[in-house]
Amino acid sequence: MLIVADENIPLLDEFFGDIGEIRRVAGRSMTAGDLRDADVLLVRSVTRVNRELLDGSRVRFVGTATIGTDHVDLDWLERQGIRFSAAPGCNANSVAEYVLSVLSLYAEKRGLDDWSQLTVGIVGVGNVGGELARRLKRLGFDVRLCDPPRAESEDQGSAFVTLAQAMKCDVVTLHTPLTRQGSHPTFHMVGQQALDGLGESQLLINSGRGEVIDSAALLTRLGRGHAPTVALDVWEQEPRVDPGLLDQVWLATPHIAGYSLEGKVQGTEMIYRALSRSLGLPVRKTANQFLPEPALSTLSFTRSASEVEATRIALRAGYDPRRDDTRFRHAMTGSVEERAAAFDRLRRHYPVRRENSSLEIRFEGANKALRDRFQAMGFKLTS
Ligand SMILES: NC(=O)c1ccc[n+]([C@@H]2O[C@H](COP(=O)([O-])OP(=O)(O)OC[C@H]3O[C@@H](n4cnc5c(N)ncnc54)[C@H](O)[C@@H]3O)[C@@H](O)[C@H]2O)c1
Ligand SMILES: O=C(O)[C@H](O)[C@H](O)COP(=O)(O)O
Repeated sequence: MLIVADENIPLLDEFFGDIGEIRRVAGRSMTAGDLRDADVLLVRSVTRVNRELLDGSRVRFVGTATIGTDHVDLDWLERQGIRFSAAPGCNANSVAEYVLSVLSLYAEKRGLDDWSQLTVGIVGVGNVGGELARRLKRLGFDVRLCDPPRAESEDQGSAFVTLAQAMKCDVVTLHTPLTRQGSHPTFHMVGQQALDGLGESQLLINSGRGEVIDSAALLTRLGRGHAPTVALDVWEQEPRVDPGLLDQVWLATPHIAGYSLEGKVQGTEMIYRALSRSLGLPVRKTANQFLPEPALSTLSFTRSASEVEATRIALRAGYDPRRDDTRFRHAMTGSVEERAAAFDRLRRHYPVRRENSSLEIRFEGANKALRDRFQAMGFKLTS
């Protein structure tokens, strides 16, 4: 059996080495020729999986080690009887923790000691948005949920707000898939009208897909007075990021919100499980068996440490997006093609980043409320 796989999928040999021969290919430039004699195709989000790539091949299974599936022509695969599996939720903790870190930086920028006084509108309340909402509610935030597909299909529909209502929150964070069809398409969902309504005391975060925001309209909005603060992890037309937009964005990262080691390895595990099931093979391997001990495993705070300071220190020890922002801006030099290559390089050689769950917090004299708040951020808490 020949397995053609994006070379950026971690632990290919460990998970798939005894299932078949593995041919590693650069995901962004994969062509039909790379799939000669392949039975299985494993991708990440940068490979367009469609008729052009697969027609005439003998591939019978496609797996993407990602949450998003907008790079895959699912209807065409189904018509061809090609089995497909994604990795729903694999990096939801990673993205939720990226948002928590961004919120903590934003609260500091605004001079707020109590970050939970910010209202947060979550647009798209699935695996990622749902995990974020759970954590924020435990942390005492006032959270407004916007998810029209869920609002229409669930008894609890009244628990949801409209996009216009969500866009009034102090912080608006986007977690929808990229869709161009259906009753609630998200392509350019946040357009000129929505952006014009945002004011300078608001923060807009996008870690869903770049095309959910109309970036030309965003650039226009940011060029006018009283502009909102913007944190973008995803960009229209990646890897070709508009340098003008990059200049105007407060916190810029190269589509790495989901790049915790746990998130990536769980993505591989999920497609390994799906492929094994589809081949009738036993599922023997788990992501946990391949995760190394974290470099930083414990943080201790004395009784005199303030909760605000401890929260900032712990979150930034877990993940500080400013490091990615700096690396990203430094790398964006040269021609369009050089910048695009640099964008992919930053992602390919991304440093090991661990989730908060790998960090144990020791807080002298921690009471139940304090323990609960640190646990809500994803940390392990011991006394
Ligand atoms: N930046 C990153 O590294 C990163 C990592 C993981 C996922 N993502 C992106 O985030 C997206 C969401 O991930 P998820 O796991 O939560 O997906 P999910 O499918 O579990 O949830 C998506 C939610 O969005 C809702 N939705 C759909 N259309 C909507 C609309 N018009 N308005 C509001 N809500 C709408 C759906 O009903 C669903 O509840 C993925 O599709 C992917 O594109 C990005
Ligand atoms: O959809 C996802 O899971 C994320 O966007 C994922 O982190 C994308 O990473 P890539 O496949 O581009 O490496």
